[in-house]
Amino acid sequence: MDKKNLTLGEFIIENQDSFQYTSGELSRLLNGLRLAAKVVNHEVNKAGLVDIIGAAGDTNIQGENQQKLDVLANEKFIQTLSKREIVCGIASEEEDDFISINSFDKQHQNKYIVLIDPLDGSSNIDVNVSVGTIFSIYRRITPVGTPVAIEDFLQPGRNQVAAGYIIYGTSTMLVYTTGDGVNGFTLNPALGTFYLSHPNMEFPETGKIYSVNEGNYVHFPQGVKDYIKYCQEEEGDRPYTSRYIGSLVSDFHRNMIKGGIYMYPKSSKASNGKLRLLYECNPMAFLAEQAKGKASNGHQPIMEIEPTELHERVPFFCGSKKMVEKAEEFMNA
Ligand SMILES: O=P(O)(O)OC[C@H]1O[C@](O)(COP(=O)(O)O)[C@@H](O)[C@@H]1O
Repeated sequence: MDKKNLTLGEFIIENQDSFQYTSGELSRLLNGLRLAAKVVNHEVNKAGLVDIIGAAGDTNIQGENQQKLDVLANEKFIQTLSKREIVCGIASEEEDDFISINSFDKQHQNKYIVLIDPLDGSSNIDVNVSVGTIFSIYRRITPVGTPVAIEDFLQPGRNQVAAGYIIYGTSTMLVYTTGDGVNGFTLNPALGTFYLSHPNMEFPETGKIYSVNEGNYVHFPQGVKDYIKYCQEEEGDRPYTSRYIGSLVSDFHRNMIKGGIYMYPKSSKASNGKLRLLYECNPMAFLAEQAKGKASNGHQPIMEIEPTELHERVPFFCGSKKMVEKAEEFMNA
């Protein structure tokens, strides 16, 4: 069968053996995410017609104004994953603390941890620019039969068993890895089915796009300023093109297809940058490395950082391998 016609469900079954644990478990997890993605996609698409645009009126633990769609997406993913009899804990950008989920037999038999950014790029929701959902999956490290604990969530990115994102853009796609390459599936809205459209996605080794909020330029470390200047110089294949959507998922997706680097550095305004290690940087780093790209905080690989808090932030440099290495050179000069 031509791989291109494979549905996500068929692809999961066909590739179950590449998953290091009991294969059916991953299928049920990914099917849960697939289902929630379709529900959220439906809401995002009609956002302008119903009262789910704008602020929800609350702030999350990061002090950010929660958008109505942030809250809705958060509810839909938590509801759907909680019912799958496989997830023992969920942590979300929109929840102060982690959520413990017991198995139906009340014996804490579930084995998987899901960390999620239900709606990434929320500043773009009201202006109809593409947004996304980011997920990171781990196997618990505390014993089955006991309630889930914080240490199950504070695992280094290297321990991820799966990660991915859903992009709600000109088309809706689900892109994920289980440590065996990266594959992208496009939703056929008429059928409500995801089909394999982008098999074996890989970052070009280098590229000509840099993505950073240059509005923060004066606050950036000298190394970042020097790298941005390097990108703008008239020399060789430079200057590069500046492209910044303000949605990590969308900037990452474009750079993975065309070649490029995304940066959210630390600054004098934000000593650790803005992006959250556990449910933004780690999953994108797992995808980047599986797609032959690179992800670091400017000094060490993101997935080697030992987390200490649920919502901790880290500086983030991610994309085509040679471009991230060049940025690191400037950062460590
Ligand atoms: O507006 P800024 O400071 O450039 O931040 C934009 C970045 O923040 C994010 O929106 C993450 O924050 P949210 O998850 O709260 O949307 C990224 O998607 C995006 O790249």
